[in-house]
Amino acid sequence: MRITFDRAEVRYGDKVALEPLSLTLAERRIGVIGLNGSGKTTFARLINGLVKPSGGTVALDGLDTVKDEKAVLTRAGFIFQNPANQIILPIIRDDIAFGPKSRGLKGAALTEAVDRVLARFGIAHLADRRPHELSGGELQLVALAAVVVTAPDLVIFDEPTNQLDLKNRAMVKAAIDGLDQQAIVISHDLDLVAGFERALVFHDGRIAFDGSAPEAITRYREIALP
Ligand SMILES: Nc1ncnc2c1ncn2[C@@H]1O[C@H](COP(=O)(O)OP(=O)(O)OP(=O)(O)O)[C@@H](O)[C@H]1O
Repeated sequence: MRITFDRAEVRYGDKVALEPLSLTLAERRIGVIGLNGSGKTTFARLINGLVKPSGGTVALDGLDTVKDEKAVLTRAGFIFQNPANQIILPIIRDDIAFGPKSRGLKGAALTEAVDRVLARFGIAHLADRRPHELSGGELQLVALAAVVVTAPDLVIFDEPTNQLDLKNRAMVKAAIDGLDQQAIVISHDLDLVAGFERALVFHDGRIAFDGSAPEAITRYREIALP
């Protein structure tokens, strides 16, 4: 999918969260790194329309995030920083079924779709559990399964390995690496994005570097530890 920012900017009152930005993203794996408060989440939320530009436009394959809000939401899934917040129903299986069900899938086709995605992420054994009975990594996989089951073209992750131990990080990294969908990943976990095709470094609401992941990581280190 082609994501186009055309002089898109975000202001909250006097505060500029994102300076006017024009760029096109079409790579399969895109990393977004930068200091706290540099504008990464604002940038990511603009892509699926969770945040609307104060000026300019953002479009996904020509679909405008303001005018074509609903279509954009079906094309781009978002995994929040705390995935527990997006697991709404008490039982994991029901939560994963929620998205496809609300789009009209039912009966055997619904059960099959849920079983397929549970197996796909190796979490079939968690189907009848409750969110508070899962580890951070398992919660990430459940949130990812609940998004992937609706067949988006793009998945946006906001710090998916935040607060995870090494084992859970590896589990989440493998899931992201194996995704068929295009992925945009905000992360402070530099190992996660090191192999990506493209990486953006945010600093003070603008892009300080846009290019290869190794170079982006070097630039980020220069900014963080001058
Ligand atoms: N709803 C809002 N109202 C006012 N200011 C906001 C709002 N959302 C974000 N900001 C401000 O915009 C700036 C960019 O925030 P953003 O969350 O995009 O940064 P970030 O790089 O994702 O940070 P972190 O790594 O801490 O998650 C920050 O100064 C933040 O305080």
